[in-house]
Amino acid sequence: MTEAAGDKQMQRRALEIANLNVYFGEGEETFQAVNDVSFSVEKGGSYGLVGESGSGKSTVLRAISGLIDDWDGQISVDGTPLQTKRDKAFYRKIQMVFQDPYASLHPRHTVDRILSEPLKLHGIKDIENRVLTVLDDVGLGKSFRFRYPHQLSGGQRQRVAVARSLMLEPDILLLDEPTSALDVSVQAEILNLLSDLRKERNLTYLMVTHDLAVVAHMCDEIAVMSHGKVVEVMSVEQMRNSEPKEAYTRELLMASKGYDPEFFAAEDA
Ligand SMILES: Nc1ncnc2c1ncn2[C@@H]1O[C@H](COP(=O)(O)OP(=O)(O)OP(=O)(O)O)[C@@H](O)[C@H]1O
Repeated sequence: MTEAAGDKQMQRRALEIANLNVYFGEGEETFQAVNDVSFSVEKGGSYGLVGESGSGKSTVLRAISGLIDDWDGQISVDGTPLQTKRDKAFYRKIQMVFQDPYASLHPRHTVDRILSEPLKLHGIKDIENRVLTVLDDVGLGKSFRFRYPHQLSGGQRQRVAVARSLMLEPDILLLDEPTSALDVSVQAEILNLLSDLRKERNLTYLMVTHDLAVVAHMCDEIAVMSHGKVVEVMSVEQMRNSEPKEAYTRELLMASKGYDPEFFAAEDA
């Protein structure tokens, strides 16, 4: 590839992970949870990290978001390699939505305070207007502004968590099993909200899930993880057509609840 073509490719990548290793513990107790992981996410794309429990999916997201310091390799955002310490500008580009909205929202803070805080930290004015706009954007409306988390349903809490992630108008959302703590009946609502927001705001998603029906619905491409490594990268099209190369991916597909190629195809309808 010529240098110019290489540069162009880099410009299209919102996120590039190369040879990422992540460690927990020290000395003889060190455990390597992520081992030589590489993948990249196109601008405006939606990328899924899938794999069994403990395969290292969440650890990849946490290393990217700065919640884990002990990593090496390269993490580049918009072609710029990250330093170990994230600066304020980083959090205006990338935000994370956690699995459990019960744990991720402060129980004694109102929705207004939860949504205002990132703006205050970044010295952004026009707070009331932005809070009201984002409440509308996530389908809650202004009547929710002064409620506390315990006065909300699980789905409404996750809408608040999504709203908080949007306050700084980031380009990239890291989504860690954003629907798995929710009642099945509201999971689809939150996934549809996330799909709509991606289109409206031209967001890039990196989503962790163990649910292949979710990636079939939400993602363009997936990386399959096992024991801290990426064992296969494939398009969702290939997954739907049941064309995995690796035995592990085949097993994962077969084990996935409700696995049926027609079911995946129907998700798109
Ligand atoms: N803070 C920690 N200290 C030590 N080990 C950890 C820590 N967090 C995660 N691990 C280990 O790292 C490995 C990967 O965990 P991770 O949470 O990334 O897996 P996962 O694929 O996201 O699984 P799940 O779907 O169950 O969340 C696991 O073996 C886990 O026990």
